[in-house]
Amino acid sequence: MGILLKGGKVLTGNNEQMVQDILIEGKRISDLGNLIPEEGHNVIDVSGRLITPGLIDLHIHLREPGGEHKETIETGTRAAARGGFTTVAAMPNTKPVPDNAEQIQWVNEKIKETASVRVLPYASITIRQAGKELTDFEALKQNGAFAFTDDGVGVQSADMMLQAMTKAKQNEAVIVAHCEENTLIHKGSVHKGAFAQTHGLNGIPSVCEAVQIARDVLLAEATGARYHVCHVSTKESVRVIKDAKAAGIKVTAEVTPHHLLLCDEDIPGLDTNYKMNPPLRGSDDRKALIEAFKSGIIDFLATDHAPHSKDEKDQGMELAPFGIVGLETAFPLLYTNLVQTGVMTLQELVDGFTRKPAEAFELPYGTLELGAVADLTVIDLEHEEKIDPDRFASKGKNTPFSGWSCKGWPVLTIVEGSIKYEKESVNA
Ligand SMILES: NC(=O)N[C@@H](CC(=O)O)C(=O)O
Ligand SMILES: [Zn+2]
Ligand SMILES: [Zn+2]
Repeated sequence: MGILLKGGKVLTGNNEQMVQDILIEGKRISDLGNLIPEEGHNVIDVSGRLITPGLIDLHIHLREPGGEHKETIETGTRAAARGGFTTVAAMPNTKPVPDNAEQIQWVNEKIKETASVRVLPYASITIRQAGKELTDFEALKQNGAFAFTDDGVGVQSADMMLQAMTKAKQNEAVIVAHCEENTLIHKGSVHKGAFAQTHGLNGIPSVCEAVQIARDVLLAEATGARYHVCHVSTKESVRVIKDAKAAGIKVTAEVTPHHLLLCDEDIPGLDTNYKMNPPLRGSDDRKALIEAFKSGIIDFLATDHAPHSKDEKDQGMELAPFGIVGLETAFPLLYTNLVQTGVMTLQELVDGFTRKPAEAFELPYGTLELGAVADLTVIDLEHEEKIDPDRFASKGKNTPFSGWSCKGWPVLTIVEGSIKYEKESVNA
């Protein structure tokens, strides 16, 4: 018996929609069309809804091991499924850090036991993410490391990054970089801009990010390594990436929903749910990020889902940890605030969470072709609902978007042919 999704709309690639039934048998899409016989299948009426390839988020924090009070692989992947995500990549800033074969095996075991969507685990670039000594890329890759990153901190030494890229090139691995020059953080908790000034807070200047991207694209050019930039937040970073791409350097980049939707002037007061790294920048940065995403300078979208407990976030702007959750709100927020307002097309949004990340990392997902892995997301573009952190599957309730009214809610998430999330109303 297969699953027959009946009457849903799919995007054609040029932002047009067409009605198409989809049959899933086993782990694959086995038929597409309008005349698929229903008999013998579990028929799900999804008429009026949008069917997309399963959403992909290559930048999330699951906190396990060591941060289980913030999130676990179990709760974080349930949040992912609720947000329509079928593949996520988990950052290695856990305790301990997956910096050796044994530790990455442990993570993969835990994923097998408790994850409700596909999880690709990152390994760290350096031992304990301390920036001093490279990990064994070969052993980590053999044991299932998806790519290499020290996300949470920048790799400070240019020579360490040069060595990392050299090894990455040898092992056909991607270096994924959180770009932050420590000597330029200036003890900041927010962007060095209007908000910091008004509230007398230390600011993190834009160059803190951009100078490290500039260094890294030159190192990527010198080594021929595949290099990816995390959570781009400034117009200067966009310019550096644009120039690097024009020079033929193998660089890709991601942007988060919050950096596309908010700037520092939108922070209502000393609310730590607006504190994340990199910080919300200026309104001209936000505009540059939207343009860069639409033109392909920034390749895809990623949430940087970074759950923290209420106690941790309640310590005030300067002491609270950086980070906000994103998995359960990303699609509806972007659909409502950027697609419905005409800033980007539905196709651009969907591609940004499907085809684009899959292509950048050569993943066999992100498409609805015949024979493709049956990762699918069904989205209700009509129903409007307010964001309510109390209803999140994530343990993290730290979002600045609480109470925002959105359309575009995922109602059904299918991973490799099995249903991982179904909103009660989907068949109603
Ligand atoms: N983005 C954040 O503000 N925080 C992340 C770390 C990171 O992504 O750099 C976290 O782990 O909490
Ligand atoms: Zn980061
Ligand atoms: Zn992160």
